[in-house]
Amino acid sequence: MAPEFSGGKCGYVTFLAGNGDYVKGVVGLAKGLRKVKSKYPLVVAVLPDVPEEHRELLRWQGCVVKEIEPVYPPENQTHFAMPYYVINYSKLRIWEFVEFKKMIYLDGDIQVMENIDHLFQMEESYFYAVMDCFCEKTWSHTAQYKIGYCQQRSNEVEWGPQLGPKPPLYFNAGMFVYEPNFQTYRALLSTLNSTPPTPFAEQDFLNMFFKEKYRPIPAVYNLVMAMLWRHPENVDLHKVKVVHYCAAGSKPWRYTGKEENMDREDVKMLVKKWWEIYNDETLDFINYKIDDGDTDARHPFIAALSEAGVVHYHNAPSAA
Ligand SMILES: O=c1ccn([C@@H]2O[C@H](COP(=O)(O)OP(=O)(O)O)[C@@H](O)[C@H]2O)c(=O)[nH]1
Ligand SMILES: OC[C@H]1O[C@H](O[C@@H]2[C@@H](O)[C@H](O)[C@@H](O)[C@H](O)[C@@H]2O)[C@H](O)[C@@H](O)[C@H]1O
Repeated sequence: MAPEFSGGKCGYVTFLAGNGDYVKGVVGLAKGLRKVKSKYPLVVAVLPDVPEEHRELLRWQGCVVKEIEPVYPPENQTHFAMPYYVINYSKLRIWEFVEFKKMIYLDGDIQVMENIDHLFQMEESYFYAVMDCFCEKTWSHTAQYKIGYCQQRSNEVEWGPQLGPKPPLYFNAGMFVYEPNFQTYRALLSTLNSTPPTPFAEQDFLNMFFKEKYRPIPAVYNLVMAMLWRHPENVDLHKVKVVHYCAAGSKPWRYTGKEENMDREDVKMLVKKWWEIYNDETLDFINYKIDDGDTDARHPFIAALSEAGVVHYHNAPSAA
C-alpha cells in the first residue's frame, strides 16, 4: 500500500513555448487558480523562444517563470509525430523541478473552475490523470478509431481478439499529478532516446512510460472538450472542476465559433467563463487580496514568489 502523501512543497506547473498567443492561456490559468483560492504557486516552464515581455507579464501575474531547454525525440524521426506536437516533448523537463515534492501539470489551454488543491493529498508514487477519448478525427490513424472503439464506452464496441491485446487505459496529458524526481527524469530522457516518436508525441510516450503507475482520476479534473459531443452521458457540467479547451477552435483567446461543434451552447458558455476570468482585474496579482489577511511572506503563494525573486510591478507590463 503506497503511503499517503507525506507532505513537502507542492505547486502547479504549466508549459509555454513560442512568442504567440498561448501566453494568454497561461495568464488566464494563473487568474483562474487565484479565483479558486489555490494555496500553491503556478510555475511556468518556458522555452528559450518565449520573449522577455511575455515572461515579465507572467511574473506580474504572480507566476514563477523557469526557463527549460527543448527536448527533441531521436534524431530525424520527428516526422512520426504530428509536427505540431513535437515541441510538447519539452514538457518532460518538469520532472527536473525537484524542489517540489508533488506538482499538478496543467496545459496552457486549461482553466481551473473549482479548487483542486486536494489532489496533492493523494497517495504517493502514482501518476494520476484523466482518461482521454479516441473519437475525434485526430485519432483517425489508430485501430481503435477505425473500429469505433473508445475507452469511454468500451462496452459498446468490443475490442476483438483479432486486433491483438486491448489497449491499456490511456490518459490525456493536458493535466496530470506527478512527483518531480531526478531518477525518473533521467529515465524519461534515456527511454525517449530509444523510443521512436508517435503521433501524439509526449502524450503517447508518457502513457507508455507510466503504464504501471497510471491511476485514472474522474473526468471532472480534465474535461477534454470533445467529451461534450462524443460522450455526453459521461459529463455533468455542474460537477466539472477543470476545463480543457483542446478541441479544434475552442481556444478561448482565438475563438470564432466557426469550427465544427464550436457553435454549441455549452462550448459558448465555457468560452464565456474563460473570458470572465481573464478580464477580471480583481484577479490580477497586483490587485489580489489574500482572504485570510495573511499578506506577508508566510503565505505559501507569496513565499514561493519571493523565493523566486518575483517583484511586484506597480504598472502592468504590456499585455499580450
Ligand atoms: O504554440 C504553442 C503550442 C503549445 N503550447 C503549450 O503546449 C500545450 C499543449 O499544446 P495544445 O494545447 O495545443 O495541445 P492540445 O491540448 O490542444 O492538443 C499548450 O496548452 C501550451 O501549454 C505553447 O505554449 N505554445
Ligand atoms: O502532444 C500531444 C497532445 O495530446 C493531447 O491533446 C490531444 C489529445 O487530447 C487528443 O485526444 C485530442 O483528440 C486532441 O484534440 C488533443 O489535441 C494533450 O491535451 C496535449 O497536451 C498534448 O499532450
